[in-house]
Amino acid sequence: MPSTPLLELRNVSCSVEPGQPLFHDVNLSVNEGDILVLQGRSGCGKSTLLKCIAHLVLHDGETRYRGSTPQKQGIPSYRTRVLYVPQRPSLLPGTPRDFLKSISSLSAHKAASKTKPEAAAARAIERALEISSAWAIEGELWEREWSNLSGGEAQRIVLAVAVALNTAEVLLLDEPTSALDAESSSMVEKYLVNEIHSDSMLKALVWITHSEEQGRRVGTRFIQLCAGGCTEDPTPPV
Ligand SMILES: Nc1ncnc2c1ncn2[C@@H]1O[C@H](COP(=O)(O)OP(=O)(O)OP(=O)(O)O)[C@@H](O)[C@H]1O
Repeated sequence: MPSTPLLELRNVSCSVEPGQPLFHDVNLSVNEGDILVLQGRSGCGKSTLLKCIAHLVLHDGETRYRGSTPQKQGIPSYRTRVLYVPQRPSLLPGTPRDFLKSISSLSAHKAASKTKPEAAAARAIERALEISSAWAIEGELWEREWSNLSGGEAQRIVLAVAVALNTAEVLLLDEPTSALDAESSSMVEKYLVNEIHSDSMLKALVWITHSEEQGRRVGTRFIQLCAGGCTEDPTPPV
């Protein structure tokens, strides 16, 4: 008997304006070990699709995570398991360290974890510093106001937060290296690909990129989104 997919989308449709569907009837399964590269023309709805999967925008259709609906699991808990990582942080107050501390305590609480929120926060901060230092982010940047970080620094820190929380089985990555130079991009790509095969929580990635080269480097499956839904290419687009 085939095993239950990690994540399954059934007839997911979304309209940003009433009566004007951006895309409709997206059907997709994500399995452990998958790195799904999501591509399509600018404005076709890739970010919106990731937000539908994370239950951040209203949509039609059904999402199943390990066979059950996010509603059954509880949406806040589901969002810690299937985590949307934005391309850049919206205007956040304070420093990345403050942010990680509050979000990790909250995640421990929402995930109904047995770990005490303070212990979860301390572990997440330690891990985030380790990850970000592998991406050439110095520790002192965690103490700097978000508004005083460069686009590339903020992008790597947001990504390090998502990985360090270690609650997600699926990360929904919205152009995660769009603000990075080739060398920094390569460090992030290698780390994320390795993470899927490590003993961490992370089991799969859905990765939006406009770079076909990057898609070929990281992807194991290749999805094209268009108004009519999505199609899977058997090989990376050339
Ligand atoms: N809240 C909103 N209200 C109105 N229109 C929206 C809203 N959010 C997104 N859109 C529109 O929906 C369309 C799809 O946006 P989305 O960001 O999902 O596209 P995308 O494929 O990720 O684009 P890109 O590749 O340029 O990042 C765009 O035309 C965008 O302007």
